[in-house]
Parts: sequence; C-alpha cells; structure tokens
Amino acid sequence: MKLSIIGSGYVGTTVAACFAELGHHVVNVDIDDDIVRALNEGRCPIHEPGLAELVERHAGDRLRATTDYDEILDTEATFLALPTPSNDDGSIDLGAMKAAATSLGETLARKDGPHLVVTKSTVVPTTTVDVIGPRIEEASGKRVGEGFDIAMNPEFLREGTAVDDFLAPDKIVLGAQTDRAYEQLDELFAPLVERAGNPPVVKTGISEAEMIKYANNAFLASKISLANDLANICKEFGVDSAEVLETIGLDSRIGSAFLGAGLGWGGSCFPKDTAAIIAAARGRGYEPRLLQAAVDVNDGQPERLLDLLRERIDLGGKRVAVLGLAFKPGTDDVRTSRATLLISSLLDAGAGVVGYDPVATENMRERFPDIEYADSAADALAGADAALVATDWDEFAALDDEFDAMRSPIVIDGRRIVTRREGIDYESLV
Ligand SMILES: NC(=O)c1ccc[n+]([C@@H]2O[C@H](COP(=O)([O-])OP(=O)(O)OC[C@H]3O[C@@H](n4cnc5c(N)ncnc54)[C@H](O)[C@@H]3O)[C@@H](O)[C@H]2O)c1
Ligand SMILES: O=c1ccn([C@@H]2O[C@H](COP(=O)(O)OP(=O)(O)O[C@H]3O[C@H](CO)[C@@H](O)[C@H](O)[C@H]3O)[C@@H](O)[C@H]2O)c(=O)[nH]1
Repeated sequence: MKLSIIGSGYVGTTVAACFAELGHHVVNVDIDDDIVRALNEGRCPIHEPGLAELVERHAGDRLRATTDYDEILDTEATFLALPTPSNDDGSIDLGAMKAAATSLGETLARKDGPHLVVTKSTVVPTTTVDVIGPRIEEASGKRVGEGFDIAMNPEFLREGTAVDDFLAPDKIVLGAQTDRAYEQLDELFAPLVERAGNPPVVKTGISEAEMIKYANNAFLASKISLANDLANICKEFGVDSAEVLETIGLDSRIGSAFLGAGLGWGGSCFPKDTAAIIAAARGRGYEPRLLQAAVDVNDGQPERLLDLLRERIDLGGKRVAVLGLAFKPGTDDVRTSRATLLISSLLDAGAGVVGYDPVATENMRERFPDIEYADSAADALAGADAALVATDWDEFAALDDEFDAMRSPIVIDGRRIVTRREGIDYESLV
C-alpha cells in the first residue's frame, strides 16, 4: 500500500521505516529540512536501536521523505505522527495537529477518490472526531465518511526498543467509524499481523482508541509510582525494596514489568500524557485523584535524591557528576529526563555540573549549553565531589576503579545500578 506519514520524529520515522520493511511504500512529510535530507540520504535522524539499518535499507526505494504535502496525493492513507506537547497548565497542545490537519485538508481538496486519515499521535478522547476531522473537512471541502475517512491507531512503542516494539506488538488497536476504514486498516496492518504471529487486533471506536492509549500510559506510570511509594516506605524501615518488589512481581496478577523503583518516570510521554488526561478529566468536572497522586510521587523522587546529597555536602561550589542524561537507557532523548531536573536544581544551588551520557550529550547540550560534558563516565568522575546516577545505562553497573579518581567518593544512585560498594560513600535512593 502507498502511505504517507506526517511528522518524522521518534514515532513517525520508526513507523515509516517499519512499514517500509513490511512491504509498503511510505513517504514521510516533515517541516524540518534536516530530517528530510537525512532520511533521503539513508541516515537515521535519531538514535534508536535497529532503526538506522531499516532507514539505510529502504531509503530512496520504499521509504522517502519530503517537505511537500503534495506528495500525499499519490498515497491512499496518511498517518498523523505529530507532537502533542503540554500547554503550561498541562492540557494538550494541539497546535501542530491542527496545522497539519489544515495542510492535509488543503492537499486532499485536490485529490480524486477517497483517502484514509489515521491519528497516530496521542490525543485526548474526541480529538480526532471533534478537531481533526472538521479541520480537514473545512480545508478540503470534503465530508468525513464520504470524501475521506478518519481513524485512530495509538502507538505503544517505547524509545530504545521502538523497532522491536513496533514489529512485535502486544496488541494492535484500530479505532474507526466506517467499514471502508476498517478494511483499509486491515490491509495496511496485515503484513504486521502475520509477521508478529497474530497479536490481538482490537477494533473499536475512535474515542475509545484515543482513551486506550492514555489508560495504558496512566496505568504503567502509576505502577511505577506505586513501586516508588512502596520503595520509599521500605527505606524508612531499612527493608530491601528490590527484594520486596521483585517478589510481589512474581504474582501473576501483578507482574514484574514496570516495578523498577528509583528516580521515577521521565521522557516524552508519561509526564505529558498523565498531565493531559488529568487536565482533560478536570475539564469535564472529574478529579482523577489516584493519577494525580502518581504524578506527585514521581515529582518527589528527584528531590529525595538531592536530599541524600545535601545531607553529605553543601552543594555551593562543588563539582557534581551526573551520570546518565537520557530519560532512559537506549535513547538519546532527554525530554523531561530526570537528569534535567537534577541539573537545574544543582545549578540553582550553586554547584558545578559535569554530565555524561553514552549518546544523549548533544541533545542535553541544547538544553544546558553551559555545563561541562565528559566523554566518559571516568572523565566525569575524575575530581568530582559527588556523583548522581540518573539513568540505568548498563555501563554504570560496571563502574569500579573510576570512583577512586573522585575528590570525595560520594555516590548517590537513583537507579540502584552501581555494584561497587567498598571504599565509596554509596547510597541508593531506594
Ligand atoms: N516518542 C514516543 O516514544 C512515542 C510513543 C508513542 C506515541 N507517541 C506520540 O506520538 C506523537 C509524536 O511523538 P514523537 O516523539 O515522534 O514527536 P517528535 O517531536 O519526535 O516528532 C514530531 C515531528 O513532527 C514534525 N512536525 C511538526 N509540525 C509539523 C507539521 N505541521 N507538518 C509536518 N511535520 C511537522 C517535527 O518536525 C518532528 O520531526 C506524540 O503525540 C506522542 O505522544 C510518542
Ligand atoms: O520499571 C520502570 C520502568 C520505567 N521507568 C521509567 O519510566 C520512564 C518511561 O520508560 P518507558 O516506558 O520504558 O519508555 P517510553 O519510551 O517513555 O515509553 C512509554 O511511553 C510511550 C509513549 O506514549 C508508550 O508508547 C510506551 O508504551 C510507554 O512504555 C523512563 O524514565 C524510565 O526510566 C521506571 O522508572 N521504572
């Protein structure tokens, strides 16, 4: 099938390259010239394991990129993979979605024959039907269900494992309104369903599909927050939280995934998605107390880590190494990473910061251009008065002699990953 994907960031690029791998012909439409150039030259614009190989394999053939919306005219379906960030009050900012819907509508005005528009972005319930569809109608002069169909297909991939997650999904959720849309979605997803060994395909309404995405993320984020709440209680009693959480995870009703306690959840999704669905619920008059509590617990973890450091040293003028800048291992994404919060607080307290990450340094440099960056964990630790571990990159587990080069070997571990204990002042957050 010929498809277009508007937005070529973490999701748009991954989905495009994977659909190309599955045999479809895909064109990525983005407003960013650098991204478009990179893709057309077969270079992957982001760090995502396995993605560079797919981009290189299919670029110039089944995978192309453009800034020209007109290229959509030659495709049968368009996915919207645009950013849906937060407004200041936490509510969803639909600016990019609205702009793209208008541009898409203006383009579809010139198309003969039907077209399928699929929301891939995470949007609050009713957005596709009440905001996206009408915008396209207005700009195209066509009617939903007649000149074009709308659908919603939430994406559950995680950064760091995006390609594997997309190609082996636990479930595929297809929200639509017409038989024609479901049939096209079936055709589109058939190669994935076959390759992935027939995962459940849930056919549902568009708003249900939108809500499923939020419910999924809200549940996972809350699970981590509950693990952190329990781990914080464990710490008060000197109880080993890892043993407790690993053991409750053996109960099949609980499950071991997403019980990793520590600094909490960051990234481009959990923080903004919990905020957006809380704001949307409040907008309808419902106060989601449990979800708000999950956010509160999460917001508290970085301060708890800094308290452990403040108990040991006065931060003013000290050199603090922050190990791990990405919001999780396996990605170069620093959006809402725990490290950004730690660095802000350290700078506010007058400390000097030296950051290290295997792949996310350049992205963090855009956020904090004036702090120091090291090329290795060893370099970051050399001469430091303290170290904070913010991301659970495997290489931090192996750190050992490197701590001996610190001015004072204070190590506060936000991810309980460092294994060396002897000869350093080590404390884990949980
Ligand atoms: N990142 C994830 O792991 C993930 C997973 C599942 C769902 N999502 C959701 O997918 C959506 C996209 O997330 P992302 O992380 O890929 O975002 P991103 O910021 O990485 O990428 C968005 C892309 O859209 C482009 N863009 C912006 N306005 C445009 C326009 N008018 N026309 C064409 N292109 C435009 C930007 O240049 C950028 O390349 C969000 O709703 C997010 O919540 C993200
Ligand atoms: O046991 C755990 C697991 C994760 N995290 C943290 O939680 C955050 C998010 O991690 P993860 O969910 O692995 O990465 P994301 O790429 O943000 O993926 C989430 O957000 C995506 C965007 O909506 C969804 O598609 C995915 O299903 C959902 O897992 C990171 O800061 C992790 O460090 C923990 O603290 N403990």
